[in-house]
Amino acid sequence: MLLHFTKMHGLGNDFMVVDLVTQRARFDEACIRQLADRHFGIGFDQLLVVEPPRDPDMDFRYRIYNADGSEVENCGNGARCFARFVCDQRLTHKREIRVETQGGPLTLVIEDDGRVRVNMGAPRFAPDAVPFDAAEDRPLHDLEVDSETLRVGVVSMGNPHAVLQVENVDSAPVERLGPAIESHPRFPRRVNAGFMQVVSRHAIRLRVYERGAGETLACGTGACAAVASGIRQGLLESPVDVELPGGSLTLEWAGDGEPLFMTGPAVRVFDGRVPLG
Ligand SMILES: N[C@H](CCC[C@H](N)C(=O)O)C(=O)O
Repeated sequence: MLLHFTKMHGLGNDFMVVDLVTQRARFDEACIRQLADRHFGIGFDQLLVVEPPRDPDMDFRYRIYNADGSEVENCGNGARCFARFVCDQRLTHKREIRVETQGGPLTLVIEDDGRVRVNMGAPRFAPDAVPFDAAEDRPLHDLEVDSETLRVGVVSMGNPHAVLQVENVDSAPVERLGPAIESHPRFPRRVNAGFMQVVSRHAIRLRVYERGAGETLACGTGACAAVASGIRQGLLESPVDVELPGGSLTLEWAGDGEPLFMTGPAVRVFDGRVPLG
């Protein structure tokens, strides 16, 4: 069968988006890895799958798979592209869309300027919620990596994040520390590793070595985790502009227990068809 898909990106974090509302297909880990390959496949950081909701109060279900085939709980840049996709495909006429993800419900609003504002839910810091092996919740945890002791903020945005503050993201040892943090044994489901440079109380620069995808040009949930950790440490104040290698996001958070809002672009690159099965 030929599967129709759309290639999209959010600040260069790129996606294959598939409508399984009007099509039928099944993806196993090996198939996703092959499709994700940038030489032998289509090439993407994540696969986004649009399905009918299971909860009648929701408009859609949205499943997210990393390039390594692992299914994950949340994807911030993907959520914006999801909203653009279901609108452009006429799968909904709504401008405010409620969607189920493995990490919990999201509300997406398509704004008049075409950007998408996402209620990402409340950041969670309790180690069990991440999950992270620690006795208690702290703004910073010591993490032993390659005989170094790193001080990291640990946050769940539905998916797990470790945030390390660095002097300058351009010289940060992302290639060395990214994989070591991602697979650290204290993160039983692995973790996304963020490298945050504080520019001012309302601006940071950020690079993210993503779980299951490697370093990407942008990571929406990583931006949320970095801002939440920075505000919690007293380094930042809402709103915060986050400069990533692929572009910038604006994030707002009123503090513990409150939802975090992310606003940014979503771009369609091309439509395609791929033989499957
Ligand atoms: N690699 C992430 C999923 C994609 C997140 C990212 N692309 C975003 O925009 O939030 C994880 O394994 O949790």
